[in-house]
Amino acid sequence: MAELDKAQSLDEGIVVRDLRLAYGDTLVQQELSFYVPRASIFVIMGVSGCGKSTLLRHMIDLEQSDQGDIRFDGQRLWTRDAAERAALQRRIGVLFQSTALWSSMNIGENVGLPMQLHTRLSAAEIRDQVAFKLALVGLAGQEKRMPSELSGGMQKRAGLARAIALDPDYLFLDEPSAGLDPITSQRLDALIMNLRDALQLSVVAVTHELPSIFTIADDSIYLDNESRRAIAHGNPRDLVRHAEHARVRAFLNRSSVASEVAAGAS
Ligand SMILES: Nc1ncnc2c1ncn2[C@@H]1O[C@H](COP(=O)(O)OP(=O)(O)OP(=O)(O)O)[C@@H](O)[C@H]1O
Repeated sequence: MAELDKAQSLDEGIVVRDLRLAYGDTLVQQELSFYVPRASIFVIMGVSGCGKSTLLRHMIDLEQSDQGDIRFDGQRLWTRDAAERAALQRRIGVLFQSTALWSSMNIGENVGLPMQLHTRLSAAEIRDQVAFKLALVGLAGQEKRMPSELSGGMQKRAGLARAIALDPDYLFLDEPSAGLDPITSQRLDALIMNLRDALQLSVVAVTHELPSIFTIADDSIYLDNESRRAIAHGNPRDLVRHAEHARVRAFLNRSSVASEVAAGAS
């Protein structure tokens, strides 16, 4: 694929090449190849059980495949020694669906924890960095609040502040807007796009929320449950009208939002 060859020569962003995902003998997906440039958002789509989370878990190095290759800025994820691999992992920020905030720590401590564990910053420098990261996600001055005191949308923002605590180059989002009302979800989408631009992040998001997909995705892939392959790749606004496979069009056409997009309203 020409796009992938260009990506490899540029040595920037994330390149996935010929990746096979399986649990034992059970094939989940095969022949996955795509490229996520810097300062862009890539959405992984597909029906429940098609392998979206499995792909995400491989990309953040929680699982490893024996076939295929993932590169971050030209560096192979799975052939590095332990120290290099750990250094690469520190350039990856993750927002899990549950947000994974520590309930016994306040928001400031949650965001500061990765800095305490992985940097030599002083307590004062960490305080400044925490304040800066919270301001970036619209939670300025909320350091002392406990996670349980925050709304769902604010918890996601706090989770994002922690995901960017170590100034990552790559940000992974697992169902970021799940469980949020439409207005809160829209605000979170706007924040994700702001972070992409302000921090020049390569963002990879798993989501099946159509309004989010159409809003945030610069590019996407559709993982097919039946053929166990990606059967569509492109901007969802193009795919909703022009995808070759009916299953992809049906997935993207299941709501009034999609009808508006298909009709050209944006
Ligand atoms: N740890 C595991 N061991 C064995 N099989 C698994 C494991 N995790 C997931 N699977 C299976 O792999 C397939 C893909 O699961 P995965 O969770 O990646 O799908 P998904 O697209 O993220 O689904 P959802 O949208 O429901 O979260 C499913 O058939 C699932 O049952």
